[in-house]
Amino acid sequence: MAGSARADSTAWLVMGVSGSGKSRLAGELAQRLGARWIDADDLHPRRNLDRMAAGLPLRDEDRWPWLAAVAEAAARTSAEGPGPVFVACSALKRSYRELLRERLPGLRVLYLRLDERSARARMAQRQDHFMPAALAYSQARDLESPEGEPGVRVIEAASLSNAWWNFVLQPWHRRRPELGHIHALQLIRDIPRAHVGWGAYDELQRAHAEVTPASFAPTPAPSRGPGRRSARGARGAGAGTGPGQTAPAALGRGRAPGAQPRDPLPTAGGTRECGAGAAGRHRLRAAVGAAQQHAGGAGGRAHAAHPAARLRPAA
Ligand SMILES: Nc1ncnc2c1ncn2[C@@H]1O[C@H](COP(=O)(O)OP(=O)(O)OP(=O)(O)O)[C@@H](O)[C@H]1O
Ligand SMILES: O=C(O)[C@H](O)[C@@H](O)[C@H](O)[C@H](O)CO
Repeated sequence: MAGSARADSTAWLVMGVSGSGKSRLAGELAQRLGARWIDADDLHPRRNLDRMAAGLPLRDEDRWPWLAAVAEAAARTSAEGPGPVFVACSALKRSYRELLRERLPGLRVLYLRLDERSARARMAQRQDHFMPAALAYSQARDLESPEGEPGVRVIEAASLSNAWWNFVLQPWHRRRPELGHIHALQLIRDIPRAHVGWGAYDELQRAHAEVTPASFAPTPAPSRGPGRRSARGARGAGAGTGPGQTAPAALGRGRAPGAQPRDPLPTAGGTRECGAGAAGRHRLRAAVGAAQQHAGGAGGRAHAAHPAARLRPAA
């Protein structure tokens, strides 16, 4: 039986069509915030994987038992400790999300919006993945957008650039570790909505160049440590094993285990204070503020006053 979700452990569904970047976003967030995540692809029964690999879209009857397993794994993982749990799961239809909401009270949703053509292009570029690009059409066909549903944030999938990760999320989380997850989640909710546009990107890059190398210099690419792997193996017994758990071999999905993003990324952690010079800090803050304004005025919000500021990074 699924454990009941802890009050301080919000589950975040990271949803979208195949290729929208769910696994990457959930994995990166978990790694950088010291949280846990689940990749629903790891919970597909073999027959679902075979079906997709054969170019046949999943049907409702293929998805229901899988969704139930995803909900159970998420609830169990959530019950195991504090902090958010990110769940990368397509959840294409409203009825699927209703099942997840019912079993994961308070579920919040990050919807990675990506057009069919871009999704197909990304899928075609992937190697060794069970999902053929030819299924992009059925993903788009089955998708019922969650926009307008409660607790949903839309993220333009194309806006999650490396610049965003490297210059926005990580530096902020490092600077203000005391604000915990909410700060970063607020950024992800507010900034990418309108893209970190090229202007802001340039500003961020200039700001980055001005701060001392010690401040935001990417530390060596993370080892296969916490967060890059999902809390897998949830099917059956070992659901939600927590960060750092080495997963059993992927269930036929073929993704390179622990595959790294395309550029070396800073490690997670959030406890190192930046050594940035005042000018650089100011410039970076201004650039991020501009990006926030561009995105709809998140800048200047009293983060500490946000109720979810109580959340602390998972130990
Ligand atoms: N922000 C991004 N910009 C460009 N490419 C990206 C971005 N995010 C992910 N990708 C690439 O797009 C592809 C799909 O990413 P990912 O596997 O995370 O998507 P997904 O939604 O989990 O897909 P699936 O459900 O099919 O496993 C990968 O090759 C990944 O490297
Ligand atoms: O509901 C579905 O059709 C499936 O979950 C797919 O979305 C794939 O599992 C996933 O995207 C892997 O490529």
